[in-house]
Amino acid sequence: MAAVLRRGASFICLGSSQLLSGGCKHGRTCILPFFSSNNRNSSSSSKIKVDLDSSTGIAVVKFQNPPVNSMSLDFLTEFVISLEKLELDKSCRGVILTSAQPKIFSAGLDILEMYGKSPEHYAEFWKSVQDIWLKMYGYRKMTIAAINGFSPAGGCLVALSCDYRIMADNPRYRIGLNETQLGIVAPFWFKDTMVNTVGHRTAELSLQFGLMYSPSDALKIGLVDQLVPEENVLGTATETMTKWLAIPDHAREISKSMLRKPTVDRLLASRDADTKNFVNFVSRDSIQKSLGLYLTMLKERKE
Ligand SMILES: CCCCCCCC/C=C\C/C=C/C(=O)SCCNC(=O)CCNC(=O)[C@H](O)C(C)(C)COP(=O)(O)OP(=O)(O)OC[C@H]1O[C@@H](n2cnc3c(N)ncnc32)[C@H](O)[C@@H]1OP(=O)(O)O
Repeated sequence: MAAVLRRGASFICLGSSQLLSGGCKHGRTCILPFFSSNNRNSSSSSKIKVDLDSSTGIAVVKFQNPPVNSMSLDFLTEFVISLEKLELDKSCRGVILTSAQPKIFSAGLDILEMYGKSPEHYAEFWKSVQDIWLKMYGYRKMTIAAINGFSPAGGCLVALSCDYRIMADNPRYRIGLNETQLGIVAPFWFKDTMVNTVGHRTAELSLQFGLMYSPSDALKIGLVDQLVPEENVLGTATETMTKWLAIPDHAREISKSMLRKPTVDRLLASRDADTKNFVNFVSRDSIQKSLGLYLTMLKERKE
């Protein structure tokens, strides 16, 4: 089991052979955070960097999983732990998600986690995908996606799960739920998240074609809320967060919950069936063949 080590203002999760303290939610052992007294608390695990400024209440969570921030099981585990920790931290009021990798927000789910593995592995992976969406879509604190690069499929879902999306105005970048182009199907909760953001008709076209939108097209359909020059993405996200934080937390939080809870509850009511569906679907020979061809295509593009 991979170890999650956070140094400085951080906590440490270790595999079961290295037990150090009581259990945490993810079957790993956690030493809970120890923060220093200054206003900035940084922690960096291998794949997620967290920088919390407790004077403003704003945390910046950076994806750092080169080359393309694909969401592997380890990435998702570290990501959900970081969000949980921030949700429990009273000095944090809002979270900005962005990427430490140039030109890529996230390449989405790690296809290698869905290819050539056992049914048990697919189930474990899928539960971690559900976990991150449930955490993000129902997150109590304000969230902004500062989308500084490509954002297909799972990367788009993470952005869609935030309260506000600011994207770099670089015409080369793309964002969208492109699953059908891989020969797979966005599950119902990906679809619900898209419908809740862009409306039913746009989602029909978007999901069936697996459309990837340029930033200006994404703005037109409401998939993102704002475009800014690439170098201003994080700065604008911080300014925007400051404006949102002028709203009393409890009022904003209850309003968000009223709007999103029914969508979250749909998955909560059928998590096991959804996992079974995923495992059966992804284990099919035809789906494995599609994913294998897609991986080959990604590699051959470079040659
Ligand atoms: C009946 C209903 C049942 C329901 C069942 C539900 C099933 C649904 C299942 C899952 C939903 C899926 C969600 C997803 O997120 S799937 C992932 C979709 N992602 C993509 O399509 C993106 C693919 N990547 C790219 O387009 C590009 O890599 C890029 C634009 C992000 C970056 O381009 P570039 O900078 O040129 O980098 P490279 O292409 O050269 O990539 C570098 C390296 O990384 C590998 N790689 C890229 N993306 C992924 C990925 N998502 N997973 C794993 N690996 C990835 C790429 O292959 C290169 O590898 P290398 O050759 O070994 O270096």
